[in-house]
Amino acid sequence: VVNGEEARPHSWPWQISLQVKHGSRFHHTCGGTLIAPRWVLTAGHCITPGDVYRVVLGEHDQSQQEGSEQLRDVMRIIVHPDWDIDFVARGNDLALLKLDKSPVLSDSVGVACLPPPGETPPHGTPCYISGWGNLYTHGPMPDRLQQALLPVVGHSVCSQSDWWGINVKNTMICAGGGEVSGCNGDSGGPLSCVSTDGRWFVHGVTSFVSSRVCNEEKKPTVFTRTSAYSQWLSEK
Ligand SMILES: CC(C)c1ccc(NC(=O)[C@@H]2CCCN2C(=O)[C@H](CCCC[NH3+])NC(=O)C(F)(F)F)cc1
Repeated sequence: VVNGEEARPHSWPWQISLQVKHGSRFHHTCGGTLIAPRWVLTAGHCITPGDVYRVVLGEHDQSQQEGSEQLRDVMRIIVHPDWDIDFVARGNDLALLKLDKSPVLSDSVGVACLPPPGETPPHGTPCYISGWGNLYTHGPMPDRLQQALLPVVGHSVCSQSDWWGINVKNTMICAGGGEVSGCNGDSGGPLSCVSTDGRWFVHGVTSFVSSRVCNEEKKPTVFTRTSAYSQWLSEK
């Protein structure tokens, strides 16, 4: 997250760290969201066939053992059938991970609410991105979870030619567009938006930013819109 702030520990209890095994060690590669006791939602582009993954829940500082962490193995990976790594603009950048067993749910580990099918937050809705992604383009990854307020940018603005143009589809949500953005390593994480009744819903899964600079002007962070996939998500 570029130009964000450290999150209050465990204030996003559905945020997970997806870790990939390289050699004998695991390291953070993407974010994700706990959407059911045994199911994590992440981005399709986070998955490399053949790699071994694990999920860390209740994490805040990746350099410390804080006592709230729970590790789970991934027993099944379902990448959206219409995700194509060579055609990011097509969307469908989603993957579901089935955990070997449910984590213990607590104040630090909880299941996110998903919005009703088709519900798109209007332009200006205050949402938060969270993640352990780079603090700036080609910068370091933080140890501690970061967050940033990213207001929703409506599709009519985001699809303007000097913004994302035709690369942004209706199955996506844009948010931000100024000096605050997601960055590499935030992929797959949640875009959490508060509703008028004070409940938090995960409306987006972090998908892409500008390949020139993470927080490029008029290139908001683009999220896969979860409410466009209610059917696919409910089949699990
Ligand atoms: C829609 C299409 C024109 C398009 C737009 C932007 C990109 N961005 C990028 O490729 C930049 C550079 C590093 C990784 N990256 C990204 O945006 C990667 C997803 C890459 C998926 C494709 N390999 N996502 C992230 O870094 C993010 F923002 F989710 F944390 C790629 C394609």
